[in-house]
Amino acid sequence: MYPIHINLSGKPVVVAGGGLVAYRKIKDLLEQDAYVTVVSPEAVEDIQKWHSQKKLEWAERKVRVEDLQEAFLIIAATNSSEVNSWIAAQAKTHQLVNVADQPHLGNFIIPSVVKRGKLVLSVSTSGASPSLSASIKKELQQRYSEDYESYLDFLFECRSIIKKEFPEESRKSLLTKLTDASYIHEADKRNVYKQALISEIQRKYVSKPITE
Ligand SMILES: C[C@@]1(CC(=O)O)c2cc3[nH]c(cc4nc(cc5[nH]c(cc(n2)[C@H]1CCC(=O)O)[C@@](C)(CC(=O)O)[C@@H]5CCC(=O)O)C(CC(=O)O)=C4CCC(=O)O)c(CCC(=O)O)c3CC(=O)O
Ligand SMILES: NC(=O)C1=CN([C@@H]2O[C@H](COP(=O)(O)OP(=O)(O)OC[C@H]3O[C@@H](n4cnc5c(N)ncnc54)[C@H](O)[C@@H]3O)[C@@H](O)[C@H]2O)C=CC1
Repeated sequence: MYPIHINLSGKPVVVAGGGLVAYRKIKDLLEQDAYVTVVSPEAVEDIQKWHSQKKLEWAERKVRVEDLQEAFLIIAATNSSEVNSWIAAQAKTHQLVNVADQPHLGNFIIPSVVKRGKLVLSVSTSGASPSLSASIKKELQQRYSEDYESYLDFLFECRSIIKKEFPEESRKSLLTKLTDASYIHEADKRNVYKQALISEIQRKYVSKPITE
């Protein structure tokens, strides 16, 4: 399995099935701003609510081949293993397909995820034990506090400045220093650093000869 983090914003995603497994996957898909269509004769309350709030489309019937054609990504999460394997067989080779009960029929599986803003930690056991993935996720939730969200924003901001303003040879050491543990929990230290960075850049421009 080759792990990638994929941008699903605005992408058409089709979920066959409207039970709890579908619900769990849809919740994360909506957070990613995917354009979700659920095809299922029945759907749990939250899916119905999202439908009435126009957060997703719901075709209230059994899945058909034409539902799958335009999908960028397909999730087969019905409670029929025949229907799920039929969906996998209909999908074109360039489509991403996840099969909830027979992962080997699809071409990707969904990991357990911890998010702290821009920090995304995903865990997979390659399908061997989803329960272990969930329990490792709990360990990671404890290990990586909420502080990481603002810390990552700080890193992003500093890195953008450093990439733009500093020569390549000094970049790596500047960027590595920022991963020092003290910056994670000390917002004051981050502000001091940012100010120093800005001053350094201002100095650079001020000392430039006017003719340049
Ligand atoms: C292969 C994979 C395919 C995929 O879904 O992509 C898959 C397959 C299957 N799961 C099954 C069961 C359970 N799945 C969970 C939970 C999660 N399952 C998720 C992913 C994956 N599940 C992919 C591999 C992930 C990896 O590599 O580790 C998580 C991480 C993400 C998510 O679903 O969003 C989410 C954790 C949520 C969290 O982060 O907390 C629980 C626990 C619970 O519900 O609390 C149980 C019951 C306990 C158990 O069986 O272990 C069954 C048997 C069904 C049956 O018996 O009928 C199959 C089919 C089979 O056996 O292959
Ligand atoms: N990958 C995972 O994380 C897990 C997967 N599973 C598997 O996922 C599947 C779904 O589980 P649940 O959501 O709990 O089942 P569920 O019984 O709650 O929901 C199944 C849904 O499929 C719909 N459905 C049935 N036939 C259909 C068809 N022809 N076309 C479209 N929709 C159809 C039903 O209307 C229902 O909404 C099961 O096969 C289960 O073994 C179970 C646990 C975890």
